Order: sequence, then structure tokens, then C-alpha cells
Amino acid sequence: MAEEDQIPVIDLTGIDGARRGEIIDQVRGASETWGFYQVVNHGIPINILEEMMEGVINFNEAKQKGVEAHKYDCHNSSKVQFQTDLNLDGAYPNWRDSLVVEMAPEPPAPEEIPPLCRDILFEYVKSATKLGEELYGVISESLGLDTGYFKERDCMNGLRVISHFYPPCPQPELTFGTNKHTDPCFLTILLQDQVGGLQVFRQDRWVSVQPVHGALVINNGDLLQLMSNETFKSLPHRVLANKTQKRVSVACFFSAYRSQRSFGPIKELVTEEKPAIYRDATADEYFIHYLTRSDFSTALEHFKVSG
Ligand SMILES: O=C(O)CCC(=O)C(=O)O
Ligand SMILES: [Fe+2]
Repeated sequence: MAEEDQIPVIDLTGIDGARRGEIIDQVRGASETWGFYQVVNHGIPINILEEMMEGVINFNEAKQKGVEAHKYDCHNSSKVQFQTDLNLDGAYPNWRDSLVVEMAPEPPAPEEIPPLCRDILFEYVKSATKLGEELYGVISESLGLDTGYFKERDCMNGLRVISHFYPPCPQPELTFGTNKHTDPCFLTILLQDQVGGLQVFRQDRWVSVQPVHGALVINNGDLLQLMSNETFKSLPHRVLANKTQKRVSVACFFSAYRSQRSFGPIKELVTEEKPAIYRDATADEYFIHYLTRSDFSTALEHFKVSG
């Protein structure tokens, strides 16, 4: 595989010291060209990553899951929802079950979270939030802004964690694990196992994200593309269905959920040559439009400044 066909792997060793400048440059380069990168030496111990994925498997394979399955509903105020697509009739469903937990700004009462992944979810989220804050700092600096720019604007006040379980699919050619989409948030930290199947759409072709042991996949969401006035990309991605192997992933979506604050292109990044491409919107306005739109064009189009 040609080198330009692999998403960058960034080593975060020395992020608070000697290598910070180099890491900032790498994050900027990856965000401009891919919107995706993997990070290693990110500070989250491997046993926490493994326990998190094991918790998701245990929950999904338990006969009594204790959470009712339904289509994800953004108008439902419940902070824990379990979505399954496996038993639908008609058009082929995505071959995946997903446990959605809103962990911030206020986590649910612990007893609402399935016991088989409850403790590890709290522990993992604590570490992922710390890493998220670190990455936001690097991203801010890479755009020439203060380290705290995004954090101070509520961009990590909200966190939805979606734990995906992809069972083996008897006819993978008929469907996907996850359809082509972009993420409706600022930043996603994705933990995946070693099975593979995640692909990013770049320059008119699908590129596989090769799993790297112990690494986390980071991707820019639509709201980072909006705020950076398209300096940073939010690229479409999808997950293939797999005939023989189950697959697990855990996505942490950082956004300003439940905040009244509006977001638009950052004024420092708007110039005469590159005027504001998008209008302002709150993160919830964006999220609801994204989930309820009837055409499957990119949701960001709707927020473009017309004319
Ligand atoms: O399962 C994966 O690797 C990716 C899932 C994903 O793209 C998402 O939850 O937005
Ligand atoms: Fe995604």
C-alpha cells in the first residue's frame, strides 16, 4: 500500500515537552488532509482499553441485556439507549448493535448503565476525557489559537459514548456494519479492536484504517470543519460487515451538547480570500438536523452561507 494511502500514526510521547511542536505540526497536517489519524503513547493503559472492549462484548452477548432496544431517538431524554438493527424487515439493516450513553454534561445514574460494562465505562471515559482535553489543546495551537480555545467554548462539555458491537454477518455484501457518514460533533476518539473494516473516503476512494495495537483513532467531526472554516476536514467513513468475525468499537463524541452557545467559523480563520463558509449554529441544532434530515446529503451543506 502506498504511504499516502495510510492514515497517519502520531506518537504522543513528549506532548508536554520537547516534541510538542512536532506533534502540533503532525496533527495539523493530518487534520488538513485526512481529518483522521491514529495516536499511540496516548497515556491510556492498554488494560483499560481491553477491559472496555470486553465489557461491550459481555454486555452484547448476555442473554438478559436489561436495556430495551429501539431506534436511536434524539428527542428521547433518556441518557442510555440501546439500538439494534438486526431484526428489521425490508431494506437491509446495518449489521450492528449500539449502546449509546450520554456521559456529559451530566452522566446518567450509574444503575441506568448495564452492569456488565458500567464500571469500566466510567473509568474509560475519565481517561478518554483527559486525552480529549490534551488533543483539543494541540488542535487549538495548530490553528494558531490559545491552548484552551475549544475547551473554554464548551466544545468538550458534552460527551456521547457509543459502544458498537458488530456480529458476524451471513451476507456482508448486502449491507454495512455502519453506512457512510461523517460525525456530527467536534472530535471523536475511537477505540477499535484488531478486526478491521473501518474505511475513510478520501480523494474518491475508500482507504482502510489498519488497526494498530493499543492505538486510538481520532477524527474531526463536522463542527470542527465548520469552526475551522474548512481548514480541517471531516471525512466520510463507513464500516464493512464481516462474514466470520465479530467486531467491537467504542466511539467518544465530544461536542457542546445541551449548550446554548452558537458556533461559526473562528474569526481568526476568516479572511477576505476565505470568507465564512458556514453560518452559526448551536451543536444541538446541528445534531438534530443531522439525525432528522430526509436527504442523505452531508448535513453541513444546510449550514452553508448561501450565495
Ligand atoms: O465502528 C467504527 O469503527 C466506527 C463507528 C463510527 O464511525 C461512528 O460511530 O461514528
Ligand atoms: Fe463515525
